[in-house]
This record gives sequence, structure tokens and C-alpha cells, in this order.
Amino acid sequence: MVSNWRANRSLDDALVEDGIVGISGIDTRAVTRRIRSSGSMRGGVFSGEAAELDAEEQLRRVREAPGMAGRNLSAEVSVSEVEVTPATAERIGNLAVLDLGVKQSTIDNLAARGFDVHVFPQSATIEEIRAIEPVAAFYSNGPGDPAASDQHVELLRAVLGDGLPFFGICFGNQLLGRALGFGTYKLPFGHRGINQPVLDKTTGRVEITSQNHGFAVDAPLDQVVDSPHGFGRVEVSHIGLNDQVVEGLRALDIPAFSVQYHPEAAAGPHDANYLFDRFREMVLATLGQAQGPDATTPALTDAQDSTQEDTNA
Ligand SMILES: NC(=O)CC[C@H](N)C(=O)O
Repeated sequence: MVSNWRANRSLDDALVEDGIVGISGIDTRAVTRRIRSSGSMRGGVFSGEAAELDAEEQLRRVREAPGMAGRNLSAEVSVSEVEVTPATAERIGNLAVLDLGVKQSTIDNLAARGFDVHVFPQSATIEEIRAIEPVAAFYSNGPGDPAASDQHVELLRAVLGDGLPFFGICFGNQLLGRALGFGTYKLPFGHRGINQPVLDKTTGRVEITSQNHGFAVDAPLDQVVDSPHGFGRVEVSHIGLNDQVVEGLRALDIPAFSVQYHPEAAAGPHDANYLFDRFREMVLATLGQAQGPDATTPALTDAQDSTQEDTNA
């Protein structure tokens, strides 16, 4: 039955037309109760010919499917060549993005903060990144177990060692955690959905966030600690309020931070979009320090002058 006045076809028709599998007649409450006591587990949705197989065979196929622990899937989702998106706001410089499964909305958000966004294949080397003379680096979200991404961790250590400002989202947060010297682990219950409450410890604000992660960083929630890998002091900046999981990291002695959730979530919630501004400000502050104390002030003075001219005219 179609119940919205704007509808011109049924959900079933829409799914069939777009080739999307739908399920119905499932006791979702029973599924929830089972997962709640046993933790996340593999499941199967069978369609077409596979839907005709007997239950035993379907169960065997699900059991044979590989789990997520220990898997590195970055090569399956990354670009194969560098792709460049020019800045759509006043330009700061080149940004090196490591594509571990990056979303268009992330690229758009970064371009809108003044970066020429260079999206690199996940196999990129530090030499390739240095060659674009970046002002900063970014690691995206993506599938897989962060414990199986040693190569990306080593690359990030080289990036941080070069003093490049860094921002990471989701998988990027887990890899920053590892680069700093923390471990990661698989959550008994992954965080999925668009209404996950997170505390930003730097402002005391709670934001409602979009999340999609099955792994998390293992770092102390309530104290500043020295990076076990020698990058100075680090704190957990954001905490998931449902189960007290690390949702963000901030280095205090190098310009690097990351979050475990999705400030780029295009459909919202947009509470966390300020993090792209925080990144822009961190990059400008780092560039300002490199160029001397007065380097970032003229822009503000110019803006004030022109406002005054407008008023006088
Ligand atoms: N959305 C993501 O980047 C997920 C990160 C990681 N694959 C996890 O499941 O935790």
C-alpha cells in the first residue's frame, strides 16, 4: 500500500526497478534480541536463485563467508590514479587525501574549505605525497580492520613526521590511533545509524552523529597520555555516550586530530560539520607559525578596512 500523497509507485516497484534487494516478514525484534546477547554476527540475505536453496545450504554459505577481523579491503575501494578537485573557496594549498573509501561529500567539504583536493590511491608513497607540496593530509573512512593496515600506518607516521597537519575520519581515526601507538579492537556491537550521541570534550557540547564502524581505538578516555610512538601528548577528544567508546583523538604537540564518526554525512545530522572548519583553522595556524607571527593577520585587517569603506560610501 502506498501511503504518501507524493508517491507515484510502491516501494516494491521502486526496489525492483532499481535492482535493490528488500526483505519483509522478518521479526526484527527477535533478531535484535539475539544480537543483543551474542554480539554482532554475519548474516545472509538471499535473492534470485539463491533464495531457493534450502536453509542448511544458506547457513553453510554464511558460515563460509569471511569475517571482517583481519581484512584489508582498501585496494578494492580506492581510486587507481590521483584525482584532483580544485578548491571552491579562497585557496589555502594542496591537500593530500588518502582514499581508503572516500566519499564525494568529504571531497566537496574539503574543497569548500579552500583545499585543492588531491585524492591518492591507497598505495601512495610518502614521496608521491611530498611531490605535490601539500599543506596538509587527510585519511578517509573505509572498510576493513585497521589492525591489518600496517602500510597506511607507516605512511601516516611519515606524514606526521614531516609536520603536516592531519585530519582523519572513521578509518582515518583508527589509523591515526595506530600511528600514535595505540591499539584497535573489534566492538561487540558496531555503531550504525544517524543518531549516535557524542561528547566533544573540548567544548562540552553533545552532538548527534552519523556512525558506521565495527572497530574502535583503545586509548584512555579521561587523561592526557604520551603517544607510545613518540608524537607527544594525546587526548581522547570525543566520547560516544551510549557505550563510552573513543570517538575522536587530538594530538596536543603536533597538528593532528580525527573523529570516528561522519562530519561529512550528506543527509545529516550536520552537528559535526564544524570539524572541517576546525581543520581549516588548524592548517592556517600551522602555516602562520611557519611564516612568522604576522602571517595570518593581514586578511582580517583587509576585511575590516573594506567594511569601513562600504560604510563610508
Ligand atoms: N566507516 C568506516 O570508516 C569504518 C572503519 C572500519 N572499517 C570499521 O568498521 O570500524
